[in-house]
Amino acid sequence: MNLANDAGSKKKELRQKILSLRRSLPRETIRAESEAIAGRLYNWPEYVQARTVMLFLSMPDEVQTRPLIEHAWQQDKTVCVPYPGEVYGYMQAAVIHNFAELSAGKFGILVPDERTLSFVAPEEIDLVIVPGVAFDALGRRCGMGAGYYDRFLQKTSHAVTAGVALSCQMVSEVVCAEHDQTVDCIVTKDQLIKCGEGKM
Ligand SMILES: Nc1nc2c(c(=O)[nH]1)N(C=O)[C@@H](CNc1ccc(C(=O)N[C@@H](CCC(=O)O)C(=O)O)cc1)CN2
Ligand SMILES: Nc1ncnc2c1ncn2[C@@H]1O[C@H](COP(=O)(O)OP(=O)(O)OP(=O)(O)O)[C@@H](O)[C@H]1O
Repeated sequence: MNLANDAGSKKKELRQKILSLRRSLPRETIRAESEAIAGRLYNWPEYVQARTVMLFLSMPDEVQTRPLIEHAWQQDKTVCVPYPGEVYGYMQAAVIHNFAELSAGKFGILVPDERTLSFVAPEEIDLVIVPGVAFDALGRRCGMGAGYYDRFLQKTSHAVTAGVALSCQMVSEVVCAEHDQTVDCIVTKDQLIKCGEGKM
């Protein structure tokens, strides 16, 4: 078995384990942890200075991003979110202005209305808040398994990348393949972890 496939099967196992933990969390735990994570981000210079921020539209068992998105709009930041393309595993960053322009898309995740789509070039993004299933302290990430962020983050040439994680999503080791993109830091309810030689 080659390295990539081995990492793939380890990731799959980890994904299933953490997804089932995450899905069994009480909504109140997710809300409280998300609020603490947001509080940390609001005071973080990389966030304060960022003009264009990529966020994601959270699923019910992920770090909740709605208050973050509202905060970023209030600070006059340009907010963009994933817009999955026709080809599985590829996405673009689409600007959003309000929640009314969103509707349920693939996987039940909200997406911007295709009639009002406008994209931001990946190179223009200052900060990417990255979802994930599991992270380790070195910034290695296990996602939903389609490679959307691995592919996208190769193109965000100057952005700082910050994973956001509920406590149950921090693990001792995420075994990675060659193509996996690490994040520069991870924000949990308890701390902002700087991960190795990133852009910060
Ligand atoms: N909120 C949010 N948006 C995001 C991501 C994310 O992790 N969170 N993504 C991050 O890459 C991309 C979407 N990635 C996804 C890839 C696969 C599945 C998926 O296969 N879902 C299955 C159940 C998976 C399982 O149980 O293992 C399904 O809904 O049927 C969902 C999202 C872009 N947008
Ligand atoms: N940059 C890339 N180039 C080519 N193939 C890739 C790239 N990134 C990921 N893939 C492929 O996509 C599939 C899913 O990758 P992986 O398990 O790392 O996804 P993930 O990081 O968990 O998912 P996501 O980013 O969607 O949350 C794998 O088969 C992998 O080989």
